[in-house]
Amino acid sequence: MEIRFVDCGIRYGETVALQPLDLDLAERRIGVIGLNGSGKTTFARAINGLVKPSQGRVTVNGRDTVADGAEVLGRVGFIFQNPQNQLILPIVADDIALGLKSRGVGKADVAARVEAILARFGIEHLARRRVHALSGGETQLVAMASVLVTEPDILILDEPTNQLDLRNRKRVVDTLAGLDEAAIVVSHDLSLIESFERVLLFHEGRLIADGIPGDVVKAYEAVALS
Ligand SMILES: Nc1ncnc2c1ncn2[C@@H]1O[C@H](COP(=O)(O)OP(=O)(O)OP(=O)(O)O)[C@@H](O)[C@H]1O
Repeated sequence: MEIRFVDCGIRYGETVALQPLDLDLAERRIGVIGLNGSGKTTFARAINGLVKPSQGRVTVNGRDTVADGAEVLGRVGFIFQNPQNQLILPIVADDIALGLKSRGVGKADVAARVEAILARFGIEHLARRRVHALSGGETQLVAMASVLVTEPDILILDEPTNQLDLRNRKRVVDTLAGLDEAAIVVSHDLSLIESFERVLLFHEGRLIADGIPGDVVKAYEAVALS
């Protein structure tokens, strides 16, 4: 996988959320850290084209997130900070099946793949449950399952352990560790990213540190606690 930011800057009206940035990403596990409002989610959303550059461009495996937007969206799975917003159908199994059906996967194959992903997450018991009656942690796991079932090349997770108890946090950590897909993880959970190959630190819309977890976490502590 190759993600490239070329002079990419992002503004929301008057607010500069991301200062113009040149960056190449190719590692399998990348963490994104920084204070609230530092631009992490904006950066992550720019990778799958949910947020368009105000200047410059972003490409994923050579595809432009604006010109080839549909293709990029299909290859980059995004799990939102508030995952209940991405669950659309009332029943868990139907929701997980939706992405496969919309890609034209046959009925028997859909059923088998939904069953397999539920088993992989240890949430078979949730299959017939109503999405809006799930706990926060269960919702997180169902949202991850519903994205992973479509087998994206790259997965972006925005604060995936935010609402989880220790057991479900471990499930997410183990799932992440076992993923073949490349993953970019936005998180305030610093122990989650400590084993990653590369960590990016944003501060006031600017990338101010980029390197191995130990060094970047130190830089984060320096700006956060000063
Ligand atoms: N849709 C929007 N419209 C206007 N301003 C926005 C919008 N989304 C984000 N912002 C602003 O852009 C800046 C960066 O926000 P962003 O959500 O990227 O930060 P973040 O680092 O992910 O924060 P958090 O850790 O709190 O989730 C903030 O000042 C925020 O208020």
